[in-house]
This record gives sequence, structure tokens and C-alpha cells, in this order.
Amino acid sequence: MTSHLETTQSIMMSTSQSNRQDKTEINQNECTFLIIGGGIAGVSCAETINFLLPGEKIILLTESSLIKSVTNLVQLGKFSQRFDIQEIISKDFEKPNIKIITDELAIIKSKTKEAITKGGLKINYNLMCICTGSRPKLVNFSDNVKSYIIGIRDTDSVKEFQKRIKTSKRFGLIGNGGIASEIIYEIGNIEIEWIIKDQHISSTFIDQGAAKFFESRLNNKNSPNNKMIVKRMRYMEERETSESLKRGAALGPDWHRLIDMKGNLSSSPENIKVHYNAEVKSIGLCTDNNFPVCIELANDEKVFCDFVVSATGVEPFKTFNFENEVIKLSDDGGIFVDDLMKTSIDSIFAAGDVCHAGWEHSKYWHQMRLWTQARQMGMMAGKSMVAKLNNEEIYQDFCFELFSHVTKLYGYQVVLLGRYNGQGLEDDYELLFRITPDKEYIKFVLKNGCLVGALLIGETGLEETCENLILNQIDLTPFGDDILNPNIDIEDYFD
Ligand SMILES: Cc1cc2nc3c(=O)[nH]c(=O)nc-3n(C[C@H](O)[C@H](O)[C@H](O)COP(=O)(O)OP(=O)(O)OC[C@H]3O[C@@H](n4cnc5c(N)ncnc54)[C@H](O)[C@@H]3O)c2cc1C
Ligand SMILES: NC(=O)C1=CN([C@@H]2O[C@H](COP(=O)(O)OP(=O)(O)OC[C@H]3O[C@@H](n4cnc5c(N)ncnc54)[C@H](OP(=O)(O)O)[C@@H]3O)[C@@H](O)[C@H]2O)C=CC1
Repeated sequence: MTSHLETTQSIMMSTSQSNRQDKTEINQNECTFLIIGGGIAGVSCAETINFLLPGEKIILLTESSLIKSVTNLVQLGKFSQRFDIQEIISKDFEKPNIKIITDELAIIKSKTKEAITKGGLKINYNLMCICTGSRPKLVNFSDNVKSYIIGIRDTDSVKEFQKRIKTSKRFGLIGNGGIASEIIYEIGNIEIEWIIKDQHISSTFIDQGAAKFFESRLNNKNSPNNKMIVKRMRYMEERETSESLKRGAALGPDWHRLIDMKGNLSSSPENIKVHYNAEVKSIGLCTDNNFPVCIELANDEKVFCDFVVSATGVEPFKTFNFENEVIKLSDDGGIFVDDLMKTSIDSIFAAGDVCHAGWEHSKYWHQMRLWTQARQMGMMAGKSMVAKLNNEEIYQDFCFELFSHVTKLYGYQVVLLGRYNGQGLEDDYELLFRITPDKEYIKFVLKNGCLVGALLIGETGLEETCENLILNQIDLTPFGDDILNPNIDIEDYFD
């Protein structure tokens, strides 16, 4: 990936006021499509509509002056894609029919198709798509300890994190998913008490064997060969004073490389202590210790630290209200959408982290709040909105047939396909592995002799073959263990 070859650059640029509105009302003939949110879902939705209907008027309403778009897309298979996320100052986003307004949505009057912003602007729209993302779902804690608990989401939260690691000796890290895995690998020169509910690290993405495979990376994380240098042209948002610009989209993939992630202690593998199978019972202040915060675990063990990072997942983000109408939500607060991304309100669609995929999923797809899905959902919503306007019938995109996520963990490329962790298979499946230490870790999940999921760590080149094997459900029994024999090129068999 080219973006990992050069150095990160941060360019400070002042944001323009030109996206603010002097008018108090926008008519429907100036806004066929109203999209709320300038993250990957919202921008992908706007770009798709603009591509399909270049003449129609699109308004992208977003509370941050930075918007996100996908760049450097590399197709690894039919489904698996690797891409970078680029942040653009909204005034530099040049699409003639997409008008960006920097303001916060406050009220939706869906019966009359009006959106009212916090700044007092009334937008009359024909079709709307809500793409307002999510926010960190923090662990439970008592009120008096609130100022010691942080979540990581946007530029502000990262700055706060950076400030704290510079002035602290030790922090508690709770959670075992994407953010915790990134922090544990990227941070140095500070003590970390990592509290995880599971028997192995990074359980959201990998199994116990892969966790072992990564352990050597974790213990040698400061070796210079381990770190790749990243190139990304970045625009750091220069803060405006207006309250309405406070929250941005979720951070980009290399957020941890943008800042100095070093504390002030000497570096040592001993600095990381992992508490396995550990549930947090309570977090409170302590007076009888050198550290201000005490995390009490379910086994009564006490962990003392200066502050706590709660990397414990996200919840859909909705700060706006509906007037005289109720939108259907799921149990996790996500906006319920059907297979065409339509909500329970006829003229309103939703995409990305804010929504709950409410349709009957294909056997090999499940929802996870990730860029890949924010992009796919945004594009699907765009297509559906165009079809609705034109009174056309469309079907759900093929990408929802197979779960696919490409990411980087502990310095390795990681590709997750289908039921990569045996999700929903109970105990009725087989696993096949090929492991070359420090190079690759390949796991096939087989049910009734057919591939139903795969975890590919390293540059395996097996992405497309695995996608085909999962979708075509070819019986692999005749190949036995040879299916992963490194001397046999399985791609030749099946491509
Ligand atoms: C630290 C971190 C690292 C991550 N790393 C990865 C990764 O490596 N790979 C991966 O696939 N995913 C990763 N994710 C998850 C990924 O960032 C999200 O799934 C994705 O950004 C969701 O996109 P979205 O467009 O739905 O929401 P967001 O990116 O959150 O965008 C929401 C937008 O809505 C705007 N908005 C919100 N409310 C309003 C309102 N009322 N009015 C107007 N505008 C509003 C916001 O300003 C923002 O522009 C990471 C997340 C975090 C926090
Ligand atoms: N490389 C990537 O693809 C990355 C993706 N992301 C995405 O960004 C979003 C936010 O990341 P993150 O916060 O790490 O969320 P994740 O959903 O990835 O992980 C949350 C972790 O916290 C655990 N957890 C939840 N509640 C508690 C609790 N009360 N006590 C202890 N542990 C708890 C979860 O365990 P359990 O599952 O058992 O509930 C899980 O291990 C996610 O959508 C994530 O997928 C973020 C960074 C990198």
C-alpha cells in the first residue's frame, strides 16, 4: 500500500466560513437529497447519488468542517478491499452539485419533509439519509471519577489522550477490540494495565492461535523493523469557536501515527500487564494509593492507575429529534434499516455506524461498525434514494453477501472473511491452519467440508480464492489437509 511508505504530514489549514448559511430557508428545488453527516457513510452516499444523477441537487449537512472520503482503493478480491481514509476540508470538496453546509441537525419534521438545524436554518428536502455515526460506549463508573475516564473517537479525544500519557505513569485500558489492540501496539514509555474479558488478546478480530502469533510483536514492539512509516496527507482541523463544530467524524486509520504516543517512562515489555478473563466490577477514586483511580475486578483484584481508556465499543449517535413521528430503533439504539437502507419513515434512509442492519442477513455477512460497511451502506443508500426518486425497483448490492474486512493489527495485514471466528456455528465446525511464524497465519473455518470463513494474516494472496470458496460452497473434503499445503497452489484449483 503506497500510503505506508512515506512520512505522515500534518498540514494546518484554516477552515472556511463559506459553508455557513446566511439564508434561513432552503427550498426543496435546491435540495432533492439531504444527507446528514460528513463521515464515510454520508460522503459515499452523496458521491453515489452525484454519480448516478449528476444534475440533482444534493446537500451534505455536517457539524464538522472536515469531511472524509475513500482514497487509494486496492481491490484484494471481489469483496476484500483495502483503502485509505482521507480528510478534506469541506470547502475543498469539489463536486458541483454537492453543497456542503456546516451546521448541526436539530429537528426532523418528516411529515412536511423539513430539517431544522441548530443554527436556525430550515431545509426542505425530498429524500433524506441519516449518517451521523456513533460515539464511544464507555464502561460504567461512578460520577466522581468521570474526569478520569476517556474514550477515543475524534481529534479532540486523541489530544486529550496524548496530554494524559505525557503526564501519567500508568493507565488502565479496558476492552479487547480494535482500539485497544491499536493502543497496546502503538503506545510506549508508559505502564498499561490491559483488562480484557477473554482468554486472549484482540478477541473481536482474532482467535487464540492468532493471538499467540501476535505476541512476539507485542513483546518486541519497539524494534525499528516493526514499524512501518505511513504516508497520508492530512488536514488537521483548526478549531473554530462555534460550538456547532465540536464533533468530527471518527478518526482515520493511522490516527495513532499522527501524534507522539510516547509517555515519559523508559520503554520495556514489562510495562504491559494483561489481566485475562477479567470483568470490571467498579471504577472509583482512591485516596490510600499513589494513583488516583482504582479499578476493581470481579475477582476482587484492584488495579491502580492515573486514568482509564474505555475502548469498549460504540453506540449510535443521534442528537436530533423527530417532531410528531417515531423512527424504529433497534435494541442498541441504531436506526433500523431494511435491505435497501430505508428506515421506518418512507422518505428517510440511514447508513453507517448510526444504523442497525435490520434485514435478514446472508449466511456469511454480519454487521460490524467499520469503514468498509459505512462505505457499502452509504453507497447502497445512495442507489436506493435514486431508485426511489425515479420509481425504479432495485435489489441489494452483492457486497452484503459476504462479510469482508481488511485491516492492520500489530503491523500485519489482517483479512477477515465470512464467519472467520466460527460465529453462529456453535461447535459444529472444523478449523484448518497454516502458520509460518513472523510471516503468515491462515485459518480456514469449514462446515460440512465447505469453507464458511477465513482469517488471513500477512500477505497471503488468498483473499479472492477464499471468497470464491465461501460463496460457491465447493466441497473441500477430497483435498484433505492439502488445501493449505504451501507446495500446492490452491488458487490454481479454484480460480
Ligand atoms: C479510533 C478509531 C479507529 C478506527 N479504526 C478503524 C479501522 O481501522 N478500520 C475500520 O474499518 N473502522 C475503524 N473505525 C470505525 C470507523 O471509523 C467507523 O465505522 C466509521 O467512521 C463510521 O462512519 P460513519 O460515516 O457512519 O460515521 P462517522 O465517521 O462518525 O461520521 C459521522 C458524521 O456525522 C456528523 N454528525 C453527527 N451528528 C450530526 C448532526 N446532528 N448534524 C450534522 N452532522 C452530524 C459528524 O460530524 C460526522 O461528520 C475506527 C474508529 C475509531 C474511533
Ligand atoms: N482495525 C480496525 O478495524 C479497527 C476498528 N475499530 C472500530 O471502531 C469502533 C470502536 O472500537 P472499540 O471501542 O475498540 O470497539 P470494539 O467493538 O472493537 O471492541 C469493544 C471491546 O470492548 C469489550 N467490552 C464491551 N463492553 C465492555 C465492558 N463493560 N467491560 C469490558 N470490556 C467490554 C468488548 O467485548 P465483547 O465483544 O465481549 O463485548 C470488545 O472486546 C468499533 O466499531 C471497531 O470495530 C476501531 C479501531 C480499529
